Amino acid sequence: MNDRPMGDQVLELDDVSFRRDGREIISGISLSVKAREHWALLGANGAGKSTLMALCGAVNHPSSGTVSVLGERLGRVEMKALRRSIGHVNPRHQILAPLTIRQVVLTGLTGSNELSPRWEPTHAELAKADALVEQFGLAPKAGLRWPTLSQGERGRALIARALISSPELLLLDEPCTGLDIAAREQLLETIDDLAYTHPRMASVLVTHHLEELPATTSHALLITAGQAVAAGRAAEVITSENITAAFGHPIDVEYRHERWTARTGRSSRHGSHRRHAEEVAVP
Ligand SMILES: Nc1ncnc2c1ncn2[C@@H]1O[C@H](COP(=O)(O)OP(=O)(O)OP(=O)(O)O)[C@@H](O)[C@H]1O
Repeated sequence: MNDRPMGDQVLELDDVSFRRDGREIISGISLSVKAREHWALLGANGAGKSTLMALCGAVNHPSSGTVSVLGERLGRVEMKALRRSIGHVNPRHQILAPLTIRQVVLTGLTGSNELSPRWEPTHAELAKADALVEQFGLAPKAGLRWPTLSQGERGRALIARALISSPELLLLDEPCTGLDIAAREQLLETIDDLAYTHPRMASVLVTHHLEELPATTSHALLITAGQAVAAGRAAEVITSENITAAFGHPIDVEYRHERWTARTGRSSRHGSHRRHAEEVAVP
């Protein structure tokens, strides 16, 4: 949207709070995301991750504090126009019409969930949609219609849709939900590849599961009950101590081969579940 110099802020939240129905859902969160950074937003169910993403995606205004997206301050800019410059992959995105994958990708240009009969894509836009369909391994299925697609194919199609407007900011809200382990790994590889195919783009990815963090994750913000627990470089933030605090439960975090895993200790009250299962199995 703006012709800003390299290294500039893509997203800046300053002491942001968000209230609904007399309740503070987000409290005093600050966040600064620069071009080329890939942030993870981690927190338990109900911590406020989607609410925070709605602020980052220019869907909602903060109740207090300031949010600037791509150099534009929310409250001083037309939100709909700003949203077209942000790639927002939202699990609640609904596609009701039986569009083909190629058509779904094209709806990213109009920011809608249907193709407008009055809108005709240019040759360049059609070529870009086809290139994205190819990049996301969907070319053999480009003509298939949305209701027939698997969860993994839909996930990849929605990321391609978000990228067609060449956004400087990509927001991914739980992109791995509902995927089997192979589909999850393929999607994470696709997300990792974006660091090479879209090198300037910044991203924020929401998940509850450390196993769903792409290897290219560079930074993390941990939240609990709408407040920041820790923020900064992923290697320093995604630790057993911080994750335990964010989720309110003892969790061991391991980092190997550029990926994170989490394990939680079980209560010794019932002894080993495996031993119990073996005892039950022996006649
Ligand atoms: N418009 C709203 N009005 C009232 N309460 C809301 C509204 N939106 C969200 N909430 C509440 O704010 C809290 C945070 O919701 P949010 O969806 O942001 O959490 P989350 O971290 O994304 O959760 P999950 O991981 O379960 O998706 C929840 O308790 C939710 O019920």
